[in-house]
Amino acid sequence: MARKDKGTDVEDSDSKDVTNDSLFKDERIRFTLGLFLILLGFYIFLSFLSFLFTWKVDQSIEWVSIFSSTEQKIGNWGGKLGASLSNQFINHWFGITALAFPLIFMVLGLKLLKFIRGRVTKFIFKVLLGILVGSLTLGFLFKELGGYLGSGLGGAHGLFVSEWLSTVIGKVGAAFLVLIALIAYIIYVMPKSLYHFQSGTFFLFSSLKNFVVKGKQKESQSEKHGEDEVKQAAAVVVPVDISDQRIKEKVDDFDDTAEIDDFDGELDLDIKDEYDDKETKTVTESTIEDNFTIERNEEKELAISDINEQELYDPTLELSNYQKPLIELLEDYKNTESPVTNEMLVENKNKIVETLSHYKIQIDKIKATIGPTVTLYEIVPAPGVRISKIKSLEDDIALSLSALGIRIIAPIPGKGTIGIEVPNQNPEIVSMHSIIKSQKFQECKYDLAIALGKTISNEIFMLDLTKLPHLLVAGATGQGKSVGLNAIITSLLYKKHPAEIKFVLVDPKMVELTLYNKLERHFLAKLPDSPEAIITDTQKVIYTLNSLSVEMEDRYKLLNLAKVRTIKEYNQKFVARRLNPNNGHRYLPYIVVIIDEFADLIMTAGREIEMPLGRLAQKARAIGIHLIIATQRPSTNIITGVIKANFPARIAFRVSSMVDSRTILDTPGANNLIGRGDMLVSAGSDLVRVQCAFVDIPEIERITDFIGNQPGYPNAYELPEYVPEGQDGPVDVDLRRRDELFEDAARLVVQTQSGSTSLIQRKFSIGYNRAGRIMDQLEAAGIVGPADGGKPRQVLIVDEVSLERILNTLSVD
Ligand SMILES: Nc1ncnc2c1ncn2[C@@H]1O[C@H](COP(=O)(O)OP(=O)(O)OP(=O)(O)O)[C@@H](O)[C@H]1O
Repeated sequence: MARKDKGTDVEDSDSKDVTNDSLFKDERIRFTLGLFLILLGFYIFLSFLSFLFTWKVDQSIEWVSIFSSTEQKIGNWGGKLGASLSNQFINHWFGITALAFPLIFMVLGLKLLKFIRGRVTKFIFKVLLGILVGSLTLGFLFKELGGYLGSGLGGAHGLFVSEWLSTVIGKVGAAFLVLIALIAYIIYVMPKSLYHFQSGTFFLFSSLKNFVVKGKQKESQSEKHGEDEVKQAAAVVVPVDISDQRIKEKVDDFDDTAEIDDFDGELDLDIKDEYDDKETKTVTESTIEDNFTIERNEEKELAISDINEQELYDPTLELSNYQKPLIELLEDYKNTESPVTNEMLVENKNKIVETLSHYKIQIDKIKATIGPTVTLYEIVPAPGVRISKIKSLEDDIALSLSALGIRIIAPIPGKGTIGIEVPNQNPEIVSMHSIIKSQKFQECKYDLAIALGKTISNEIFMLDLTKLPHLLVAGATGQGKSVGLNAIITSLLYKKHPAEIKFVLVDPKMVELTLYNKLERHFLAKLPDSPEAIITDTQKVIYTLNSLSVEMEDRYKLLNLAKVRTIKEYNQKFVARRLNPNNGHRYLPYIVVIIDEFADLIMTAGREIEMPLGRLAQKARAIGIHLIIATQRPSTNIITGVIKANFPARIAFRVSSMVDSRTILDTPGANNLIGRGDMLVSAGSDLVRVQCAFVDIPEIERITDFIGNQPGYPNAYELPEYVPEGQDGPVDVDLRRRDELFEDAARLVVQTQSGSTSLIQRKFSIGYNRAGRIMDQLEAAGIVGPADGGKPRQVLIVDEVSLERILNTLSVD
């Protein structure tokens, strides 16, 4: 306690402390009292338990004279005292919830015996509150229950309070109040349950909303039915000029989307708070010696309410109810100790000064900046001292500080100072929770924001994947690569809607990325007809990379058609309804390809992997395909010239040799990292040391469950079919094995006179590839003409009568 003045307050509380201390410092007293409390707890518990069976027998007891009379027969296992206590606590007070009461004595006893460390007051408070809320709930639900235990399961307290509430606010009001009290108590005791309640409520409301939307749609559909018939008749009699965009936009179902969009707009409230304070960092600087200052930076967090209430970004029609993962799904790893003490800082500083003075290097000033895992000592050398001289002493300084992972930066880019990074005694865990919760992340407007962790000055380090545009991740085994990949995926999942991004996940080891299987119908892309969304087989990887090349070419064609240069401009135009889906246009999600254990692939398939990968890496930037490859073998035969040339952004976790560090980063340094997520990030001209954000497997499981349990698309995002060389040529269509939607599709095409694959895709909610196959069958049946780039095909049949004749002939065959 701080002693501010000599007032009696201070003396009193001090003397109290002394009494308490001396009483409980005596081991004999602690032990005896501890044991006594534990046994007392057991005794009360057994008495209460026995009351559940013996209460009837003991009902005849004269409670007033119970202790004086010798004649009364007692059924309770705890004798007269037990019977009396049980009657008071269970019958007169709290019902069966009183059984939790003895826990308090046991915990206090265990604390005195030092089996429990830390404070127990919060626990006791929770138990007492639980007894009250439990008794009220049971009293409300079960009433007297035929006089069981005297006053029912909730005891006289539960019964009385619930009845009183019912008379004051009615039965319904009382039910709501009891429910709220129960939920509030559960959330208080188990904060993680909040997200179950939130998702439960969310699903309840969204189902309700869907129900209402469907009702509305049905109504409007029956109204529109008549209109549609007129439209269709017009289409048959007077073939629609499909080059006229205005008419087509009326014919296709864009109007339906507008209706549901409007409905959404009414329901979703924009309740995001404005932040008064735009500062994202708090910096405290203290000077503890004349020429030695210490800087501690803390990233500002947003209040939970600010984050969860954010409106959904660009909700799409199909998954307009999708909810991004909640922040509570992530663990908030609390760091209790300071990463490095002031004494240690001064000690290290003295050692640095001393070592340098041995070499006659004088120092003007030193500043220590404490990061989560390392502290940067920034040295301003005295005038005339050459920086190269200090650099050459790297090994000596490292030896004198006898710490693993000393890295010397001479000079610090952009400054005339020298940096020495020394690992902290108690490295902090940078939780993904703290990153996602930060104002910087929440307000970040990058197109593909990946949050990697915190820099040495505790700043959140984020990159925009679209700018990199690809990323190479390397590091020896067990140094944090997988956690790093998970952090990247997590940050994208917390920012993006399933309509905006798709992942292609390649995991030859079949362990790390399989967790994301549950996201198949929301966030994953895969080859058509492939059973698994996570790719583990080398041959499939080759197919997938080639299929991505086809997707890339398709996207380039679409961009050309739309006369734009980037996916962003393209999507903006599409969202503004300036690109017609009947011309093959579609909203283009970003595709992020993540390849774990790249070395295994290169070793088994070599150029077959390297070629399509190189091609993708060179060209895919503008059309939104981004590659992230990870390897634990950073040798030159894995990270080849082609790879290096196309992956300018690189992350190095700790590696075992300077050669490996050079292979990844073109510079030493990664060999001096300390592991466990300590990394060097090279993006552009900078090399930044970052402590990677930590996200554990259970957290990923919670996130994937949360997303996977929400309604998704019917299938994963389908990549184009890839036909290996030598197997291509004219597509052989067997009209005896027609798609079951063939006839419906034929009618649609003839009625609308539009040979558009995407029209079929949308009308029947099927994948692009299946729609493409149906179109090939329609071509083989002579209903539409051959493919003509991205444009719709010519429809060769002008009326339904002729079509029905063709369909009849086909079904006879
Ligand atoms: N950012 C981090 N913060 C704290 N601890 C970490 C961090 N990253 C990794 N670790 C610790 O290191 C262990 C190994 O990390 P990880 O599984 O990511 O290594 P890896 O490089 O992928 O290994 P491998 O190549 O063998 O799969 C983790 O289980 C965790 O205990």
